[in-house]
Order: sequence, then structure tokens, then C-alpha cells
Amino acid sequence: MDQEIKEILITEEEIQQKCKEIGAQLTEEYDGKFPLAIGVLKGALPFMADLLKNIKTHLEMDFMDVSSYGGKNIRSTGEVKIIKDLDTKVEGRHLLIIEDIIDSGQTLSYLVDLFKYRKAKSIKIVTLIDKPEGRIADIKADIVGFQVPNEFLVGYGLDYDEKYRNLPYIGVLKPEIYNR
Ligand SMILES: O=P(O)(O)OC[C@H]1O[C@H](OP(=O)(O)OP(=O)(O)O)[C@H](O)[C@@H]1O
Ligand code: HPA
Ligand SMILES: [Mg+2]
Repeated sequence: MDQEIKEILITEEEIQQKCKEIGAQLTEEYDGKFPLAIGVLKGALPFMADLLKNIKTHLEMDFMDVSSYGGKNIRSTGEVKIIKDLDTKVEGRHLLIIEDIIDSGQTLSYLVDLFKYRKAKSIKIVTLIDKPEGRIADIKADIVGFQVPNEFLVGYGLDYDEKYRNLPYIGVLKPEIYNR
């Protein structure tokens, strides 16, 4: 698997350090507010697991599974499909949306509109990766771990054709993998 990666952009150590820093910030921001942490499956799973261990105040977790890439697409289809909705009511709750990456922004733009409609009390977005050059929808994260250039990335939740999510780092896939 590692030999299919052209370059490591963010190492495992850098990711873990960032989870500690963001976790400390969110501990302060949410102390006493009992936020609902929403993981956007499947990509957010590794980041959510590592980040939440560093938030040292009470919170509730839930998951939303949405998809807009799918299969061998390396560009968003623009159509966000809900595969699994939340089990929790968001009305009156402080929401912390956890994402692995904001690229075109279409996934988060859809989710933020949905949660506003459902009357969330506040909505904060935390993303490990921000790829600003990919942006189509007008959306910004409140907290960004790392800004990256406009390349297709894999690892630590990010997939190509459902593979590479289990890499502990984030890297650039060799182009021959998605050109074949
Ligand atoms: O800003 P955008 O262009 O919308 O892209 C970001 C979204 O795309 C990926 O999810 P995907 O739809 O591939 O589903 P997955 O998490 O199951 O891989 C990623 O995990 C984000 O949720
Ligand atoms: O660069 C990416 N890699 C994997 N999945 C993605 N979804 C949006 N951008 C990306
Ligand atoms: Mg994906």
C-alpha cells in the first residue's frame, strides 16, 4: 500500500500533535455546553476518534453518512446523498461538525443548511484538511488543521475507490493509480 503513495504530505506525528492542539482549544470552547459532535462518515472516522480523545469535557457523539464522490471519482458529483441520518435531535444543540477534508465545500454546505433548518443553537466546523483551491460552495471551517494544495489526497480517512483510509498519514497518490 505505501508504495502506491508518491509523497507523504502530513505525517502521523503531525496529525497526532494537531489533534492535541485542537482538542485543547475545543475543551475550553465547549466546557459546560455538552455539544453534539457529528462525524461525517466515512472519511471523518480516524480524525474524529483521535480528536475526541483530546476533548476533555462532556460531549455526545453522533454520525451522519453522506457521499458525493463515490467509486473512482476524484471530483465531487455535486450531489450529496444521505446514506445515514443522525439519531439525535439537533434543535437547540451546539453542534461540532467533524470532517476530514473540505474540498469543493458542497458536502458541508449541504449539512450546514440542513442543521440550520433543524434549528441548531450553534454550528462549528472542524476539519483536519482544507483545500481552498477546490472550493465551489461558499463555506469556511471554524478550525482547520492543515491547508493543502490542490492535489488528490489519500490516507487517514481519505479514500480512493474506498482504499487507503487506513493509512496513518496523509499522502498524494501516484497518478498512475487513478489513471489506469
Ligand atoms: O468538500 P467536498 O468536495 O464536498 O468534499 C469533502 C467530502 O468528500 C469526502 O467524502 P465522500 O463523499 O467521498 O464520502 P466518504 O467520506 O465516505 O469518502 C470527504 O470525506 C468529505 O466529506
Ligand atoms: O483529495 C481528496 N481525497 C479523497 N477524498 C476527497 N474528497 C474530497 N477531496 C478529496
Ligand atoms: Mg470519499
